[in-house]
Amino acid sequence: MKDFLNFINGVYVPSSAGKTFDNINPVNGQVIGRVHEAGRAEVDAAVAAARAALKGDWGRLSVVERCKLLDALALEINRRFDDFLQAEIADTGKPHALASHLDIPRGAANFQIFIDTIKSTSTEAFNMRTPDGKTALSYGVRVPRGVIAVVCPWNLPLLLMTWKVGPALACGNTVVVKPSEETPATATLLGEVMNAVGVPKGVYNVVHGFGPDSAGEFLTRHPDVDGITFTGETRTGEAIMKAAAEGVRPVSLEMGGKNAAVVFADCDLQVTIDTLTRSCFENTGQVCLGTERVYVERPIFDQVVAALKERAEAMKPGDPYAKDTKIGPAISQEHQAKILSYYDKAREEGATVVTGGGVPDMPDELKGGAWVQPTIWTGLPETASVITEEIFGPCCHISPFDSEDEVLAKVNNNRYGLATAVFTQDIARANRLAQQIEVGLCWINAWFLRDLRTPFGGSKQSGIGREGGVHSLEFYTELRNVMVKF
Ligand SMILES: NC(=O)C1=CN([C@@H]2O[C@H](COP(=O)(O)OP(=O)(O)OC[C@H]3O[C@@H](n4cnc5c(N)ncnc54)[C@H](O)[C@@H]3O)[C@@H](O)[C@H]2O)C=CC1
Ligand SMILES: O=Cc1ccc(S(=O)(=O)O)cc1
Repeated sequence: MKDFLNFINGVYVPSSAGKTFDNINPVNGQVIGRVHEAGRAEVDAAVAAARAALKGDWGRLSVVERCKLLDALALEINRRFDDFLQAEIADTGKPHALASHLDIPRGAANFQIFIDTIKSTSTEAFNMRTPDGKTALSYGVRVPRGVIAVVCPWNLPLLLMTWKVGPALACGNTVVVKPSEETPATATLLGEVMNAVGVPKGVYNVVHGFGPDSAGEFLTRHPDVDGITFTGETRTGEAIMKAAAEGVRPVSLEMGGKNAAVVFADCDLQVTIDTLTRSCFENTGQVCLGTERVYVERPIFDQVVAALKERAEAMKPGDPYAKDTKIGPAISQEHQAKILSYYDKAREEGATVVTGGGVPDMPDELKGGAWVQPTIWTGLPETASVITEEIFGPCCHISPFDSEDEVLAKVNNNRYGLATAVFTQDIARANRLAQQIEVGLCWINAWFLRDLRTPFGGSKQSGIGREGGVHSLEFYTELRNVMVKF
């Protein structure tokens, strides 16, 4: 049984109140660890350590020295690749092939990518004449925002945490991370990496626990936190915004989605089906960018439904380490129940279940896992729950459409606005749509293709702010203007 301790001021510490909760392997439902919950005392200590580090060795490092540490962090994550891989797989049950290609390499890259950004970003300068005939020069200086609270979800634990910790440290901040209660492992392990490469104590801290009346709330309401960056559900984001209002702290929020894919009859069908298979089912549909609404131009509707059905049925669930496993479990039995409740709702609302709709038959040793079948529905009106609400599972509804205007109206008719994927060979049409679809990210003939220099974030209830490349600097630094008269 593994103990997941809090990491405060460079040291692993247990819960001072002796409170722990179970870490469960979603593949089989077995308890694999004990997580030490942080109370107010641990959160206070973590924030104080982060504050002290800002004023200590860390605060005195030059950008070049900080970048050397970021580079060392990326190298050390890669050196301990297998440790991170095993930790991530134990927490999430995701297939080895996926975690080894996506989660862990991106965990390292998220430190590397911000080295170039921070070294090469300039600030503006203006020369002017003063009323008394002299000269003044204004220039901008980016200073670290301070102590950043990083509140993370469970779907891509290392990837999404380092996506925030990387730029935060590049900009000279210190962080207190609150990983999801479901996935404590990789954030905890990263503490060892910080110590190994010589990141000063107090720069990176981890507090474990839940949201309300636990580490999440204590951290986000803490008066000595200077900014909060969050990825997770929209409802949680609203609570965090309220917490941030106390003391007027800035927030960066990456939240839910109900992402659409739009498939025109002139698309490259092979590329479209390959991509939809990933966007609907990868990571068991637990990707904020994932597609849960597919709109297909009527002439190829039946063909797309049949092809995606075949792909969904070929997604073999199983042991994450087995070579033929294509899909893992949901993150927890609670999330499995949520997904299955939508499978029931779809049937009640009159859906045609093209495939799936339940729990797959698993071997005895995996029966306790949080398994759900990849599922496709057709035949529902746009008002149906599975078309309007985020499920965060391996499922999609496919509807036919007859015109560009019709599909545009349907895509935009949702409170979320995170991502859309459009499939067509008509680039003029694709660009026209990309400019009218109300989302933060629009892919054309692709999905989850990322250039980490570009802005990432959602519109409407999917988020506030953009992170990635120089856009991260807007949140992780304060831009100060200096004016010199001479
Ligand atoms: N837009 C994006 O980039 C992404 C969005 N998501 C969203 O995240 C959801 C899944 O992740 P979950 O971990 O279930 O989200 P969640 O919102 O339940 O939890 C996220 C984190 O917030 C913490 N938390 C919960 N209540 C809190 C409170 N009142 N104060 C402070 N912290 C609190 C949790 O402990 C966890 O660490 C999905 O439904 C999806 O919508 C997930 C990944 C990416
Ligand atoms: O699941 C949400 C998600 C996935 C990827 C990224 S990014 O590639 O790091 O930008 C962000 C959020």
